[in-house]
Amino acid sequence: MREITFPVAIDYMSVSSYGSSSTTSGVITIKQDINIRSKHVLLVEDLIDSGLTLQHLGQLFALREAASVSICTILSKPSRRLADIPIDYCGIEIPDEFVVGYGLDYAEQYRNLPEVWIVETEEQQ
Ligand SMILES: O=P(O)(O)OC[C@H]1O[C@H](OP(=O)(O)OP(=O)(O)O)[C@H](O)[C@@H]1O
Ligand code: HPA
Repeated sequence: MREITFPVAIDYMSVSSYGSSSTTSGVITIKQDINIRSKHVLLVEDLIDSGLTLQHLGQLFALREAASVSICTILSKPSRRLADIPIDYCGIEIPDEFVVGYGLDYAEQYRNLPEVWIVETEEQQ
């Protein structure tokens, strides 16, 4: 966000579908919402995995009549995709591993790690 030099509003949604699991429940729950009507939206994600979260948000933002929606993500796992998401800005493509740290969690743990790590989940054992 520090690289954006024109006037911009920054707001946050909280959206959850994994809970304590390393696979998506497929049910997208909005815990904190924002108003995007008639706005040009740059949606910034930490990670796109199945793509179901962004597919849901894309449909929701269209219904809510956003002026435009672009997508930016730090990490992307293309091999896991269930929904085809057009990514406008992608940091790093990663393999099919469950990752934590730098804000990413497994069962609400590890968000505080300063780097991204691969975690071996109980579901994989
Ligand atoms: O492309 P997808 O398969 O939909 O996964 C990507 C989403 O998963 C993560 O949130 P998550 O649902 O894990 O939030 P939570 O930890 O609060 O459940 C991540 O922050 C993305 O929003
Ligand atoms: O690899 C992941 N790590 C953390 N949260 C996630 N949500 C989807 N995939 C992941």
